Amino acid sequence: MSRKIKIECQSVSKAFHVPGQKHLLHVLDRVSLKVYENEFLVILGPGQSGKTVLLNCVAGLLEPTRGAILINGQATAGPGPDRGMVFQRYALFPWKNVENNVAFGLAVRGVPRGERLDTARRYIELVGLKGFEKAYPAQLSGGMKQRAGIARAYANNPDILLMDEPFGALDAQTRYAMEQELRSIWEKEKRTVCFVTNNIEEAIYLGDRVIVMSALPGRVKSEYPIDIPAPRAYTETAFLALRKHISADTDLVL
Ligand SMILES: Nc1ncnc2c1ncn2[C@@H]1O[C@H](COP(=O)(O)OP(=O)(O)OP(=O)(O)O)[C@@H](O)[C@H]1O
Repeated sequence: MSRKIKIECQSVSKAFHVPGQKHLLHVLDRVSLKVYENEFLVILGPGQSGKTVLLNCVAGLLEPTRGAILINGQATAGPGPDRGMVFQRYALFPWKNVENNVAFGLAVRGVPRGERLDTARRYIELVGLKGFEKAYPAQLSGGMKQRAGIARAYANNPDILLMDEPFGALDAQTRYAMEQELRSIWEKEKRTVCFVTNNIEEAIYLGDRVIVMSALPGRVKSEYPIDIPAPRAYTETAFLALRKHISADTDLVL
């Protein structure tokens, strides 16, 4: 059975004018990739390889200079409720409690209060924040804020989740716990995920497939299907072998 393509980047290039500079800054160079329905795709690359720019193009927040992005076979025209985002910085409203943050997108779309709070509470439970519905972001740890961010993205019921280094600001221990948590949330409620990181272990732990980007201008350098069965352990032989192989192939400084 052929798999449905949810996202397709067709030779996407992006260049920016930089104030005070004569030449354009070429950030993405003919990036072509496909993401299949309910696939967990990880985009791995060094700092400033255009990963965020690529994700923002897929989100419809930026327009490619050349090339096209198709969502469900249709050209994108700006952001849409079919795509939810989770950012590295938590982007929660500090004056709203957890359930109102999670329910925010539903409120904007006019979903009645009772219904949106039911949905919010269901996802708050899914991400392990039950009991913290009334807490404010300042009362939460980094990991908890990111759980709330994931619940908020899920609550809008997008087909596609775009995640931009969501665990990059967390300490190593919390980061590992959140990777496990995210993989288990995704196993329970599958979505098409495009997850950006510069961390090789995180990429191998989470991905069904990993796309490796080159340093600026960002190009697709190679791709790896990850067929190590989940749950994966950082220390198992297949994991370590793949890590060694991918690190030899990336511009990441390890
Ligand atoms: N709006 C913009 N105008 C000009 N340059 C930009 C703009 N947005 C991004 N850039 C440049 O594009 C390059 C790639 O940035 P991007 O944030 O996509 O990298 P990244 O791979 O996500 O990096 P990191 O892993 O460090 O977050 C950077 O050099 C950045 O300065």
